[in-house]
Amino acid sequence: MPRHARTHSRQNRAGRANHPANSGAPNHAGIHLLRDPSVSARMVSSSGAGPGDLVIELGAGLGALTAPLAATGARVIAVERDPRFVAKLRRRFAGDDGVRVVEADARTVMLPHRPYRVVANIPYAISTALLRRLLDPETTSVAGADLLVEWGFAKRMTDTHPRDLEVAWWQARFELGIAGRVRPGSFRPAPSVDSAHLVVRRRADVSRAQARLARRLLQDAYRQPRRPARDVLGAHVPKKRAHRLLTSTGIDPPAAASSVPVTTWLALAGELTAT
Ligand SMILES: C[S@@+](CC[C@H](N)C(=O)[O-])C[C@H]1O[C@@H](n2cnc3c(N)ncnc32)[C@H](O)[C@@H]1O
Repeated sequence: MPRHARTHSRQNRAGRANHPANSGAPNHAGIHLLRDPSVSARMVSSSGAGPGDLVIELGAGLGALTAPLAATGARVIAVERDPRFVAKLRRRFAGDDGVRVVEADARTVMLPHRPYRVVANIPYAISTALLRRLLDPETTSVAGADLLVEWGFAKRMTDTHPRDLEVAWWQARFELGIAGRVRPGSFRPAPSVDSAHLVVRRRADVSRAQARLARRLLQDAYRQPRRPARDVLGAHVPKKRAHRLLTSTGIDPPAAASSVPVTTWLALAGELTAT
């Protein structure tokens, strides 16, 4: 056998042996399989999935979340990119009409047009890309998501004064909260940091007009964070009304725009667009 071919086949054998689909051995691809059934149970219960619901699971692995999701009676589409996991998932759920296993990349897979929920233990490296996809109100019908993400990432997503306008905008359209902290020992192999159960729910009561105005207010506030809040709001309503509205929400009108929480901008947009 040529030298390069021998090396290659040794690498392939090693790759197969190390793959968590086969051995559960440590890996460096962000594949931390859930081993604590109480975490899966909490996520599934929090999602509210039940008969008649459509649930998309992203990065299904060996099915630690797929199985309890299917047990709720919901229709589950389990998306998994790795063909070795896909083969195992297809064998495991062969007799279950409620589960469809799709081999695809979660970042590009077609998402349904009708309302659906997402439940996922996703690789940390693609958390932002997935949220960007799921929470873009123009392209998604997602009703809510229960995600396991890195603890620090969850803190940034739920900060009342997020650093990025994009996160502020997500918060205006969706409620984002942390349901619990998940220790490394709940996964195999254990990651080096804590994780969080991030809960995302669409704000059903936000009208299009309110969302549009909230977006403009947030854009202005993030572009000019030191500008007085009364001036940011005053660009849309007479100054006196801006002053009154801010005072009624507990904001000192000359305060910097950056000191106003996202939910207050949203409420102000609601006041101004209410019919
Ligand atoms: C953290 S593991 C979780 C597996 C399983 N959900 C669990 O909780 O045990 C992440 C899974 O996502 C898969 N994955 C990684 N990147 C992906 C992508 N871009 N699209 C779909 N699946 C992906 C990995 O192969 C792996 O199975």
